[in-house]
Amino acid sequence: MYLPILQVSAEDLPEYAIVCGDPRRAEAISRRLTDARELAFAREYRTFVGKYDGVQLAVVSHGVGSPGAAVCFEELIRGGVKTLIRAGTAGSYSADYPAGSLIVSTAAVRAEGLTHQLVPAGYPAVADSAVTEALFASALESEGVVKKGITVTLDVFFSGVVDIPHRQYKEAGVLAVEMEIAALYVVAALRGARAGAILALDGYADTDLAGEYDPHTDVVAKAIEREIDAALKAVVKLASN
Ligand SMILES: O=P(O)(O)O[C@H]1O[C@H](CO)[C@@H](O)[C@H]1O
Ligand SMILES: O=c1cc[nH]c(=O)[nH]1
Repeated sequence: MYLPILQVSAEDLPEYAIVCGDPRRAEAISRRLTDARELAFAREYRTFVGKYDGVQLAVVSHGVGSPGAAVCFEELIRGGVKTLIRAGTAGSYSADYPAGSLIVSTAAVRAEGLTHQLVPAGYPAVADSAVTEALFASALESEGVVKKGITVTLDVFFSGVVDIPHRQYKEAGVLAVEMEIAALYVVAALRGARAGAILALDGYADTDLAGEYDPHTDVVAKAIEREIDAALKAVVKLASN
């Protein structure tokens, strides 16, 4: 089967995939693989395959935002991928979790539009528990702050004149904000795949804490390395169970 938007053949896809927004991060992850091969770079979707610790996996970028990312998730699952792990970045809601911390997302608030065209209101966007546990255990092996909990998926990055209810999410215990996890969890649930996500915090989304947004710091780069490590180790843990 040919996947027309990713522009890859299903026959080339393994059962595991690490997905991320940035095509350059996909390339960085692929450098950690043995026998790495780039299958395609179509639109924002850059697809690599290779092995980590003997386990075959794909690494695929999905771009920014849930609609485009959902296209990627749908095609990967149609192509035979059964476990998807997002290794992304997010803004923090809490001074306890500054830039450089890692968050494992157990569930996502569906504050985006895509999933509302797929499932009714009230349908939960939840991570697979085995994937979450593997990610959390792997992340704890690294040095630095790691927390698991609820995240929120928005469509908007730069706000306009409408208030984004960051304060309400924060008071409700949401840890961080990003732009694709709800789509990942809902698409995976609908199509019979399992999914989880780990996030490197790159600053504060909380309006009281936020300073100038600069995701290109050493602290963030180190956290992204830690999350890549955790995602790769989680794949190995899941494949050995
Ligand atoms: O770093 P990635 O994986 O792209 O994730 C986050 O970064 C982007 C916004 O800058 C959005 O895609 C958001 O979800
Ligand atoms: O969506 C995102 C991603 C990173 N940082 C944020 O504040 N928001």
